[in-house]
Amino acid sequence: MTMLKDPSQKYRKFKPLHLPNRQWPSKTLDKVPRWLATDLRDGNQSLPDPMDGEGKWRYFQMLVQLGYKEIEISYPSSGATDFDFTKKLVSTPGAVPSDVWLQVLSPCRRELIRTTVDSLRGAKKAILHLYVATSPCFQQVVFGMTNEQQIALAVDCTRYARSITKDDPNSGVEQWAYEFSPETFSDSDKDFVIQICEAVKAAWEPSVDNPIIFNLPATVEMSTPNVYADQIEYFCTNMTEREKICVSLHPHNDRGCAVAAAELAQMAGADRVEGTLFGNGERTGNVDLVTLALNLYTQGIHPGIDFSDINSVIDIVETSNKIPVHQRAPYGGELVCCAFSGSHQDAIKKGFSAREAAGLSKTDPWIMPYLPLDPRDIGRNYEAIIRVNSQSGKGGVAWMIKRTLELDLPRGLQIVFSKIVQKHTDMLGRELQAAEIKALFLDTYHLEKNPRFHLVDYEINADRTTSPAPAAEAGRTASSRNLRRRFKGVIEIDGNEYTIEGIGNGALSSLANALKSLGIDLDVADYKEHSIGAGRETKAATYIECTAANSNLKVWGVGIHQDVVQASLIALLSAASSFLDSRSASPVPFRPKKSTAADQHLVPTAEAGPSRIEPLRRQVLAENEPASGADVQGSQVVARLEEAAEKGEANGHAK
Ligand SMILES: CC(=O)SCCNC(=O)CCNC(=O)[C@H](O)C(C)(C)COP(=O)(O)OP(=O)(O)OC[C@H]1O[C@@H](n2cnc3c(N)ncnc32)[C@H](O)[C@@H]1OP(=O)(O)O
Ligand SMILES: CC(C)C(=O)C(=O)O
Repeated sequence: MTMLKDPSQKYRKFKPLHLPNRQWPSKTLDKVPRWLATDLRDGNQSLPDPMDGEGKWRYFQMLVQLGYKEIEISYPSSGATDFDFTKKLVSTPGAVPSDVWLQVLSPCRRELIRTTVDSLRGAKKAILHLYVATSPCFQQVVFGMTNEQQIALAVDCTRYARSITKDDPNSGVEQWAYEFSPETFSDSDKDFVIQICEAVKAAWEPSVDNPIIFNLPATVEMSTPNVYADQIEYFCTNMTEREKICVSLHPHNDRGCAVAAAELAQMAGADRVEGTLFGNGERTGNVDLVTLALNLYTQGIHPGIDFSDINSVIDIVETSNKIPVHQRAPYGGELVCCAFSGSHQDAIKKGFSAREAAGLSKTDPWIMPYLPLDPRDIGRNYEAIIRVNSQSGKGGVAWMIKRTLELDLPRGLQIVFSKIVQKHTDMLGRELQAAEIKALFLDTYHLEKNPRFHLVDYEINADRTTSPAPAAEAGRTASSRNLRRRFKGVIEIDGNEYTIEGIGNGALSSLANALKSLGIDLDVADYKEHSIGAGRETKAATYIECTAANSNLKVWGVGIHQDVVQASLIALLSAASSFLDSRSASPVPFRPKKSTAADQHLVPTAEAGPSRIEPLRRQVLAENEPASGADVQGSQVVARLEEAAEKGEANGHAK
């Protein structure tokens, strides 16, 4: 089987209406239409397994809660399921709010119209909807009828419908409305449509207070949306007694343009739209009411429908239709509020930071790269916005850490940690979940447990013994020299305790100095801190970037503690631990360097190892030195994840 080389014989170009004076292109969409949800009729009739009564009941209640006031509930003459459901709905007290219209569909067949009307006995507000296809194709292929015969059928059925509904005081329904659909409208001759609708209107005799609904379907979408809009404008401007008519749209999505068609056709004068949630319906579906409503909302117009808990709506829609809502479905799809790619994440993160910095609230203007709708307005949280895979960059990773740990990583650390994350995503070939990234961070920077270093005890005092300041400090006062600090403490490394001492300008540099005595020679190159939380629960987060002496090796350390000094010491030990681990997948046991002139404060309190750390460190550095001084942390977590990947440990993710 092949596609035709020249399809022009088989498929004829759609002939658009000639409407040179069209007005709709200069109109804007600024009012909410009357919505009709036909999920329980057009949507339901297209399902492989149509809903049972219970399913319809649940779906109907959802539509009511969302705010729909006109709901097409059934095709009662189709059989017991729809007939019984309709009867149950109208006879159950309180099941239908008094401002909700129940719509039912019937073909132009007297006996079926009778059954349809009977099913509604007990309803407060009911719309009887009749249809007959008016296109040449249907006239010839399906009915074998002329225009005149079709008009006669439509008029006869409308008169009959009228006699058993609004003209019958015993119909059992408080208020009747009537809808007529020239099915296949968009493929019909426009003047014939006007003719048949005028005849139906005359037969029904609508009023301004109770207008007749002319529903103009694109039963099969056949052309571009502007052509449909022209057809609607033509109908609106050529029908008499426009004030007694509600013009309704019923677009299908065969060409994927149903939403556009519905929007342009409203600009062309339509008052009402029939569709379904997430566009379920015959073939490619009906127009999607969620998209239409939220398109209005993102233009600052409340659609009158409440999608503030869209996940619950999706749950019911999916359960009822047994068809999943596509992950890319506008607004509602699982992936639409979510960015994986680095530059998108970066822009979104900056957008949120700017919002936060400006102190903007939920109701302030939404100016956000890549996100047309604030996910919180439809009940989505911000956690799901950014997800991390191999296409992600530092912005996304930093966002995750901010969301999960409340840590504002400095730019340098973002760059380093995102490379670690990247290694994992590349290696695993999949997205990393927020919890995994959080665990990776905690582990990489030894935040839950530093496996190698433990500060057993320490004190930091002003150092009174320091000799006079060197030449560079000659200008300083005596009191500033007294700011020098002496660190004295006991540190446990790989299970062995060492007493160390060091002097520096502050707590951090005195500990760094003390560590030198163990052969751990780190210069603090960058330091950042911020608070986490507020009040009594406030903690300090400290980030330190260290350079290993005489090498390009750079390591980051992170410390979190209620006490800001302790946070910085922990951060330095976090860096020191990573420095020792270097790139080796399995940690090399620590052996302290024997005391030298520079190590005058080293006082081992436990058995010292047989070899010195310095040669070992040199060896590790020589083997692992990154050309550009790149970070080498996270290797052990990589090893563990590799193991997990081999075992095939999979991860699901929440919506
Ligand atoms: C565009 C739409 O979505 S229209 C709604 C479509 N929905 C449904 O069809 C769901 C419910 N339908 C049904 O249960 C059945 O089709 C019924 C009960 C309506 C009719 O069943 P049957 O009598 O067995 O007829 P069947 O379905 O085989 O064929 C349809 C018949 O109705 C005719 N028909 C089709 N549309 C209409 C109409 N709008 N008005 C009058 N007759 C029509 C067809 O020409 C055909 O007539 P024929 O038997 O003389 O050839
Ligand atoms: C009955 C009509 C309105 C219909 O469902 C259609 O044309 O798609």
